[in-house]
Amino acid sequence: MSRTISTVTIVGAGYMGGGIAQSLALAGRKVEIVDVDVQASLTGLERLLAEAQDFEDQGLYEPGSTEKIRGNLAAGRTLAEAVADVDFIEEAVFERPDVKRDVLAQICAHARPDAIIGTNTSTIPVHVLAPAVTNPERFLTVHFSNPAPFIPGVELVAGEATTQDVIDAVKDLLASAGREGAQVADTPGMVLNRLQYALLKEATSVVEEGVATVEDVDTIVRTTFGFRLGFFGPFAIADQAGLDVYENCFRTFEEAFGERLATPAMISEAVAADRKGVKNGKGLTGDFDEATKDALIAYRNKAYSRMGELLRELGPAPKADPQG
Ligand SMILES: NC(=O)C1=CN([C@@H]2O[C@H](COP(=O)(O)OP(=O)(O)OC[C@H]3O[C@@H](n4cnc5c(N)ncnc54)[C@H](O)[C@@H]3O)[C@@H](O)[C@H]2O)C=CC1
Ligand SMILES: O=C(O)[C@@H](O)C(=O)[C@H](O)[C@@H](O)CO
Repeated sequence: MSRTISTVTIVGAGYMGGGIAQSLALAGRKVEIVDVDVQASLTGLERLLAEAQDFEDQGLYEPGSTEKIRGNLAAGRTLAEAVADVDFIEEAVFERPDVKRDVLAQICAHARPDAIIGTNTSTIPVHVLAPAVTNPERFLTVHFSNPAPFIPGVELVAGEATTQDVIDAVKDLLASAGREGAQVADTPGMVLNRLQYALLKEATSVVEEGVATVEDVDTIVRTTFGFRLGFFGPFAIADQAGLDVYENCFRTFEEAFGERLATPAMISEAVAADRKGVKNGKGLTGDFDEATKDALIAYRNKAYSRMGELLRELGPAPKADPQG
């Protein structure tokens, strides 16, 4: 049975909860925000409306967005009142299992038994939080990224009990809000932060070893593979570079860093099977006929060229004082 989410309550009206609330209100849902008390909720509402107006004035939101959000976003009730009769409740409180479990229990005590409950956790597995949720078939991770109004990706994690109609209802909600979601398995850090923190961990090692400065690492990342990551994920990039090339590069890494950076079996097995990527039409992401190859390369070149224009138009980002 398909389900529709029309009404939403966000518990935790901070940086993420506020941005999620703005986004879903802009997408036409009736949204209420709740924080530690009624005054904090009302203060959050004021902040969000002022921020929306600022975004609209800067041309970051379409004209009329603030009024649309004003008409769809509310605050001023207690948690018990605000979750009592809504289709979807998103928890976005502190990244602490104890705090989340307490809030989830409060939500369950007052929400409809069929209300879908999501958590915006960055790293905590669903199975760690699910014991706090009654009817866990309606519970999942709905992980927006910062800043929520502008980052399109949302990571979904289902628990053992989560039912497909719940997942589908949330996917429909995200699609209506212009979000692109992917569902991943229930593990610590899921995919987004497991990869994001692995990169940061390696980047800190590069700096600690004196290989490069913080500023130079950030420059290299944002002007090379980071530039590409806005359009293609790591497997698509490897396919475009050539899996045989990657296999040779991994040999250098394995000699220098050992097992930690040894050639992944996925790469060596692909090359052994004559799957070298876009170059011979067979890669990690699938097979490419000539037409797809040509279209992909044309898309890539256009995307990178337009991205370069955007970056030149924006100019460099304001920087902190590195000596500060
Ligand atoms: N900051 C980020 O870049 C991202 C954070 N997240 C996750 O989103 C969640 C929220 O993070 P932020 O918005 O950055 O934190 P935040 O500190 O800005 O907001 C948390 C809000 O929850 C409220 N809160 C705390 N206990 C509460 C309770 N018992 N009842 C009601 N409200 C309560 C706080 O008053 C605060 O307004 C965390 O799980 C975090 O890991 C996810 C993606 C990005
Ligand atoms: O990168 C993001 O926006 C999110 O994936 C996050 O979860 C947070 O940045 C997290 O790493 C810190 O709260």
